[in-house]
Amino acid sequence: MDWDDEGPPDLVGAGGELASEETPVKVPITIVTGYLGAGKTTLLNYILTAEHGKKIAVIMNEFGDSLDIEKSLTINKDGESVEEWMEVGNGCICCSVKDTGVAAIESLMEKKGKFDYILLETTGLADPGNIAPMFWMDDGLGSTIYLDGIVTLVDAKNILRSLDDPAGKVEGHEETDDAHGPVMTTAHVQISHADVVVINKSDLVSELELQAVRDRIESINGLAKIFVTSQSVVPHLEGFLLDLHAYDSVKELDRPGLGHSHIDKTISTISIPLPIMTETQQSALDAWLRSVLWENVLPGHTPSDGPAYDIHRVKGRFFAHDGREKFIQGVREIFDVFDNPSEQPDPDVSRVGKLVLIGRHLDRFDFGKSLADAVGEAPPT
Ligand SMILES: Nc1nc2c(ncn2[C@@H]2O[C@H](COP(=O)(O)OP(=O)(O)OP(=O)(O)O)[C@@H](O)[C@H]2O)c(=O)[nH]1
Repeated sequence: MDWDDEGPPDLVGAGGELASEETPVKVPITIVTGYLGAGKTTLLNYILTAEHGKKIAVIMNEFGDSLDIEKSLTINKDGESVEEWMEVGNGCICCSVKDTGVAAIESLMEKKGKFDYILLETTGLADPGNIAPMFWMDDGLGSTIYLDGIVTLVDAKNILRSLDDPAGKVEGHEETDDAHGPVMTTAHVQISHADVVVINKSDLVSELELQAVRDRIESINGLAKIFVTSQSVVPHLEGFLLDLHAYDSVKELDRPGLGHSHIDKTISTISIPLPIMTETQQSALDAWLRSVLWENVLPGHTPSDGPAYDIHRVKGRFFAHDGREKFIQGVREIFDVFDNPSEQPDPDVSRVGKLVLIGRHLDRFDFGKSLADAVGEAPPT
């Protein structure tokens, strides 16, 4: 990615703002990803025919992976569908320059009127970590779209094989140096970046097999919500595909046992406690995150010849000394630290600070000690 020397921009406000004359309502987008044949098309077709009263634009791959220059876009409102084609330049929306995908969607909305929601299906081999930052944009850039979340479909029958298959190795990533460890497959990156994982084709496996799939997915990504379906039929759309609020809420941090499973040897989820912090400590946390995410340097750790870590997703919450609740969100090198955007903080939420990292080789480094050394103890109250 083309960041300047200072690293990627610190982003403000991941979306969901209230409407006002100054801040127009932004349109949420969900990225729908999943390995070949997992059931993405079945899911999106289900949405196109469901009654939901929303004007939803579904952007689907119609030409397969190599000829993916145009995208079919179907706008559905109350069971009525209109099909359009959108040009996304030379290549697929997933790898075209950052602004092209957003610009294509914005110009369509100018022609067709604003959508209530956008669903974007990626190709089966896409790495959602490359696509998400395209839609997770700084308010200052004036984007009219915001990323609501990433949904990954997996095929219950084949996912374990896909995760262990060296042929599915992600290409073009330095960190996929498999001399140093088990292979990182496309199936891994699609699960590690997901906010929701739908285990589809449950009709093809036994209860025992299904549990093994669930355990493996939880081990890779302890934050994602997991749903089990057959024929991609989800019981309701909100929380599954729509209105995920994955980047403006952190409820999943309170899940019991988060970050304790190590079944998958490639990608894991780790959880680190965060103290109540003064302004100085918050600056230290910010510097630590910049070092870890932008420079791939873990403070206090001497680089060795061993494998480097690679962080895909960051989510956290902490409380400032003055009582404010702060959220941390990140995808790959991009991160944001911001005040809890809801006016009424959830009274059920424990007031315990926590940082969760999902990524590769995290178990080989002491992230907890590095962060504790950088930030220090909670100040006296
Ligand atoms: N047995 C079974 N088959 C399913 C289920 N869901 C989808 N299928 C079938 O699986 C095949 C692949 O489904 P698609 O929806 O095309 O999957 P996809 O993820 O869009 O596949 P690609 O476009 O190749 O990436 C189709 O023949 C579907 O009818 C399910 O829950 N159970």
